[in-house]
Amino acid sequence: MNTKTLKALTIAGSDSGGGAGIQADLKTFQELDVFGMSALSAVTAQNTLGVNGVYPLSTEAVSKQIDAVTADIGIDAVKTGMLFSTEIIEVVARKVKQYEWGNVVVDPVMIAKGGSRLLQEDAVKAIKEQLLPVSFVITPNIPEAEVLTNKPIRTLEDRKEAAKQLYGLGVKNVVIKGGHDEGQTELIDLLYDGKEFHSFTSKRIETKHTHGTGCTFSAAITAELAKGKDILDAVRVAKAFIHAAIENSLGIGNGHGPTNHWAYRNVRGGDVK
Ligand SMILES: Nc1ncnc2c1ncn2[C@@H]1O[C@H](COP(=O)(O)OP(=O)(O)O)[C@@H](O)[C@H]1O
Ligand SMILES: Cc1ncc(COP(=O)(O)OP(=O)(O)O)c(N)n1
Repeated sequence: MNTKTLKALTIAGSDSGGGAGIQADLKTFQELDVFGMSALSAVTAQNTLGVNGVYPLSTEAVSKQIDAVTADIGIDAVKTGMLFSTEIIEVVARKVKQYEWGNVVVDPVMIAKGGSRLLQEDAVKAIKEQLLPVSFVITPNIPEAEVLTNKPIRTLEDRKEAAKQLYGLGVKNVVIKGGHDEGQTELIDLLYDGKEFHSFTSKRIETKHTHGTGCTFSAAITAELAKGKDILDAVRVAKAFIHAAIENSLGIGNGHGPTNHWAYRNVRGGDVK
C-alpha cells in the first residue's frame, strides 16, 4: 500500500553529543515514522558535561538549507530549536510566511542545562515579535516562559497567566513544560489553546539523564502534527514518548546523559508500526 511519506524539517543547532538539537529531532521523527530533514542554525561542540563551543551559521546558509529542502521535497511540519540570533530568527520567520507553513512548532531554546547561552539575549524580542505571530505552538520550559513573559512563574496560576500572555503574542497554542518545577514529584505540562487549559501530568523520574528532553518533546509534537493529529493528540503522544525516553535513558557520558529515543517502540507495542 503506497501511503504518503510524511516529512518534517528541524531548524535547530547541532549537538555533537547526539542527545539534543537536530540529532534528537531526527531520531524522534524517525521513531515516529516521519522522514526527518534538517537546516542547521549553528554547530555546538557539546557533550553530557556541557557546551564547549557555539558556532552560528550565516543567514545565507540557513536560508539556502531551508530553500533546498522546500523546493525539492516539501514538508508537512517544521520545528525550530536553537536559533541563536535575531538575524537567523528573522530569516526563519520570513520563510514561514514565504512557504505558508501551518504546522510550525517553536521550541524557544535559550540556555543549555550546563548553563551555556544558545540564544543571544537581544534575540528574545525577535522570537516574540516575529516568530510567535506566525507559529502554531510554542513549547517553553518554565525558565524560558519567565524570560518570554518577563514575569516569575512559581505557581500553576502563574503558568496559566504566562500561557495566556504568550497566546496574546499570536501563537495558536502554548505548552509550558513542567520539568523545571523543582521539588515536585508530579510534573505538569500545561497546554493552552486559546480557549481552555489541558494538563498532562507524569511522575518525576529521578535521574540526571535528561539532556535534550525539550528538543525530543517538541520534535514528537512536530512529527504528530505532520501526521495530521490535532494539538491535543500530538502533545499526548509527545508526553508518552519523552516519558519512555527518560525512564529508559542510556546512562551515556559523565554528566547529563541523553534520553533513549527508541524506548517508545515498547510503549507502542514492540516493533514500530
Ligand atoms: N525528571 C523527569 N521525569 C519525567 N518527565 C520529565 C523529567 N524532566 C522533564 N520531563 C518532561 O520532559 C519534557 C521536557 O520538559 P523540560 O525538561 O522542562 O524541557 P527542557 O529540556 O526544554 O528544559 C516535559 O514533558 C517534562 O514534563
Ligand atoms: C544544539 C542544542 N539545542 C538545544 C539544546 C537544549 O536542549 P534541551 O532539550 O533544553 O536539553 P538540555 O540541553 O537543557 O539538557 C542543546 N543543549 N543543544
